[in-house]
Amino acid sequence: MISRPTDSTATGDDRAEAIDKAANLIEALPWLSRFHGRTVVVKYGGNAMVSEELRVRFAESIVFLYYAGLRPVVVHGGGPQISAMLDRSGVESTFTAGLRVTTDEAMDIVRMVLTGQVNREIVGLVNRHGPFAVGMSGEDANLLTAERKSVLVDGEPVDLGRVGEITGVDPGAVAALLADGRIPVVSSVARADDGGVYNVNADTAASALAVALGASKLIMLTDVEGLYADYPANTELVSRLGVDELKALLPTLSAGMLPKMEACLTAVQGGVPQAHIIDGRVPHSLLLEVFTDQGVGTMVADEELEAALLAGDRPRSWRPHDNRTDHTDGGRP
Ligand SMILES: Nc1ncnc2c1ncn2[C@@H]1O[C@H](COP(=O)(O)OP(=O)(O)O)[C@@H](O)[C@H]1O
Ligand SMILES: CC(=O)N[C@@H](CCC(=O)OP(=O)(O)O)C(=O)O
Repeated sequence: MISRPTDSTATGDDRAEAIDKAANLIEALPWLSRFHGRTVVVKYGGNAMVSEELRVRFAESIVFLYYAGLRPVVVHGGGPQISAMLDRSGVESTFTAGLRVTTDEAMDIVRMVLTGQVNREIVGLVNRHGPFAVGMSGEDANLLTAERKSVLVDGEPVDLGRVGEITGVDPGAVAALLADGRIPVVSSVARADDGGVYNVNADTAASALAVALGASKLIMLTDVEGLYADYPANTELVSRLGVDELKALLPTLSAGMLPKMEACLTAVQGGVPQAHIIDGRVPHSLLLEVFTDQGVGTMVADEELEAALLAGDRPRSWRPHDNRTDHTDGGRP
């Protein structure tokens, strides 16, 4: 028998605090019900992984989502980590239109850092809690296929080297891992038809995967609270915007936020009811977004899809206890 220590010196304040805690917990109830069994794609940006503390808290949040009955899929970047390794290796890199111009030499380092280091570290941190995370590269099992991306700057085509435009997503391997009760962790490297690999912006990769999986949410963690209306002059947070409002805003956005908001638009137009930008510097902001009434950050939503999600419409095959629970019964902690 396990007994809890009792505190005979508990005051009225302690009691009020306990009631507050219980109220906070119960606030999660409708959200637990709505998102149980749902797939949520979480994009973990390199700027939100700059300290050990943040990485550990992120892994805890992902495992919390898992135990709460959601099906989290992590797609990660690692821009600052790539830049640091390129610097250390004496390889120059520049950005055009928010994308890293990637030579063949830089591509080797991008792949090594994303799939060999960042991916391994996230998998390791999640798996401190149990045998959940399985790391993969977007190259694996044809998850992401890409071709050379072409961009126009001032009307002129600019070559970005091995930067990829996603041409296909085969979510089969990720879906199989989810069905097996795992947490897929995906790096944003794509396979090319010519046998090579491409560097894909991680926001774009996360959004493409969210669409292909039919996810209920795409949540992107970054190093600002969300979208600011008139950045950098003004940092007033936009808490919610619809597809038409976002389309009107896109031409005014600059580096960093542009691929993120484009990714939100692609996701929502592709059938994902809600796409969010949240502050990854705040420990457990992911949980505040999913389980509180107010949420945090910026949400882009399609009203019709969102209404169906919030009304609790379930995919036909949905059951409260899906096969992950069966596996858990079979011996998982
Ligand atoms: N309108 C905007 N609102 C908020 N941040 C913006 C905006 N425009 C540009 N940014 C910049 O975008 C950055 C986030 O993008 P990025 O650095 O690519 O992050 P990540 O590594 O998380 O993908 C912010 O730190 C901010 O400097
Ligand atoms: C083409 C391109 O720019 N790829 C990105 C991939 C990593 C990424 O997107 O990382 P964050 O999410 O941390 O920004 C890069 O090389 O930095």
